[in-house]
Amino acid sequence: MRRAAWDDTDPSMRLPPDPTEETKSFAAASATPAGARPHLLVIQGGSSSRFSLPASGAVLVGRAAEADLRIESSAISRRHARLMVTDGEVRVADLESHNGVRVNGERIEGARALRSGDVITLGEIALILRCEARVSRRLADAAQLRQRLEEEIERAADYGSPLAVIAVLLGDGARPEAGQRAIASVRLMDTVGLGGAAQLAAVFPELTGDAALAAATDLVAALAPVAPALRAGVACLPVDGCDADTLLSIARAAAEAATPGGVASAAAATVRHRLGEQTLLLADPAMIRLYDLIRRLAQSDLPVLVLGETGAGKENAAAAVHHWSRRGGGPFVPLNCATLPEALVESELFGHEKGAFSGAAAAKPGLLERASGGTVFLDEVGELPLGAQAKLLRALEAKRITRLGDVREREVDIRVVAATNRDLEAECKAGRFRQDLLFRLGAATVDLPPLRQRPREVPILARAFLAEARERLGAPPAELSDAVLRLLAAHAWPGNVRELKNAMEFAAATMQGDRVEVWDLPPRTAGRAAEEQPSPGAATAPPGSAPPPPAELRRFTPIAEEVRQLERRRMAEALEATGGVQTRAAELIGMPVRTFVFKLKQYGLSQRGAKSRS
Ligand SMILES: Nc1ncnc2c1ncn2[C@@H]1O[C@H](COP(=O)(O)OP(=O)(O)OP(=O)(O)O)[C@@H](O)[C@H]1O
Repeated sequence: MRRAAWDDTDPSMRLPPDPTEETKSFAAASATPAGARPHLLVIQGGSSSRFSLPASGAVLVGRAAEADLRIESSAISRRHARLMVTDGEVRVADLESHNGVRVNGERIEGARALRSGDVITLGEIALILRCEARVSRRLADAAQLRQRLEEEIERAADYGSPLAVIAVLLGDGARPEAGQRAIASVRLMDTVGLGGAAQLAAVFPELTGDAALAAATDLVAALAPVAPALRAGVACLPVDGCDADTLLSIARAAAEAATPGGVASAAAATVRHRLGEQTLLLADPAMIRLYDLIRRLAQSDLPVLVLGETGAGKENAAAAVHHWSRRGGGPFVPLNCATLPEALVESELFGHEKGAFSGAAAAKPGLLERASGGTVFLDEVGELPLGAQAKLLRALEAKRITRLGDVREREVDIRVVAATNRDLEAECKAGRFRQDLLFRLGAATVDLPPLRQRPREVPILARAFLAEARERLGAPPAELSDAVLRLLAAHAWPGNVRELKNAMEFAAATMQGDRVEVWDLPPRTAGRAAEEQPSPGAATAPPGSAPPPPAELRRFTPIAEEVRQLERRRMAEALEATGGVQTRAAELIGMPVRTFVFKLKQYGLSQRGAKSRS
């Protein structure tokens, strides 16, 4: 569904044609500048040499005499790999070699597009692709941009590095050269492409937070002369989302929330509704539209039926109907039809007189009577017994009720909002629910999507629930680690928002530092990650129970942290071994050079003696 917002097959989603630039090539995505000959740094044993690639054509790599790049090594097949240069793009293909071809450590099958800095390993030989000159590149189309973004997300996940996506709404009066200007103003490793109708999108690897906002601000400044009404929005991995659709749609929503000429972060695209004590957070466009509908429905007195999975927020939707209606100052009376014993349903709904049944020591008004002037919320209405359904229907139609044991009818002025996670049509067919009551209750229907269908809300709700829970505990604010954000994004949330809220309350109570880590989450939510680091305490602790003893927890290091420590150690060793030559050190451990340089700073590794180029 979200994909449609960025669908380049829709002819309306295109920039005006730029006479100086074609958009059909994927050159920007491959980031191999057309005007500069790409070349390879060939590293074998302790020596390295340079091999220039042709402007276009194929290069055979192998041991064979006819190979263009001939390598004498028993680990190399006679015809090992082929590099193809077309239209500024460089690809590598494995020619069914014995030892295979790896790109950045990952064995490839078939052909793979390359970017500057990629390390191609053939046996013990490393080839590093270089395309350094800043020359004109071309705008990626929407599909190419998405593909590049997906690749970058994968790369970022592999190396635990950040990534920012910037959406630019060009606005009225934008000139066609906007795309070219955008490309000229970004780094070589960045990708700029079409994001939809008069929209650009850019993928900025290894930027996040303030640095991403600064990059977006630079981009806006570069574009302002040719797009005076432009606005930009930024979304960062993993803070705002972990997949291409989510990041693109959040960045675009943020751009829509920005002032003309300005840049907004994802937080600006969140809608907040205050419903009495409760604050509702909405970030998914479908949810924002749904609550607009609820606001309009609230103005009438129509019954509303809220559908949705358990914990999806049905009671909130019902409360919003009440809060925004003319009855907002009156009572909001909820009744959970599933938790009432069948014998008590009718007395709860309609009330009773003294002595109406054994135990009715005093007269008591029912819920419908107490809700008069306001709204009654019938939660899990599908569980209502058939007898009570008939009486409820009569009461709703006549707007009158009769207490058990009484003969008088009493007028009630109520609005009914009902909710269910059952398929009531199927319940009617099975004879468990009255069709006429369904018609009555479902005059207007609101269908809440489950949380897994609104992934952009997950990190926003998680942070808000965590902040609330910490405040309630009187504890200092806390943040979510990147690993937690990735885990939350991958979780299916069968218990929906309630499960997320419980998970954050659990973490807020049990966490030890100022950052929630994977092992702070309840096992149900942490899922496989928890299984990988089974903690005797964590494995059995239900949400809300006492935290496992700290000593037990400390015996386990999360896999991500272990990987970080190993990576840091290997990087330091490689630098040591190469006398501080970063390019060579990166190659030794099979890490792209730019990632190596980024991580050098991230890990606070001493750059003393480190040289940037060999
Ligand atoms: N958009 C939201 N913003 C903030 N809190 C939310 C949001 N949606 C749901 N919640 C919170 O999540 C919890 C579960 O929501 P709610 O009780 O409305 O779900 P439900 O669908 O009625 O559940 P059930 O099917 O079990 O009756 C509540 O604490 C609610 O306040």
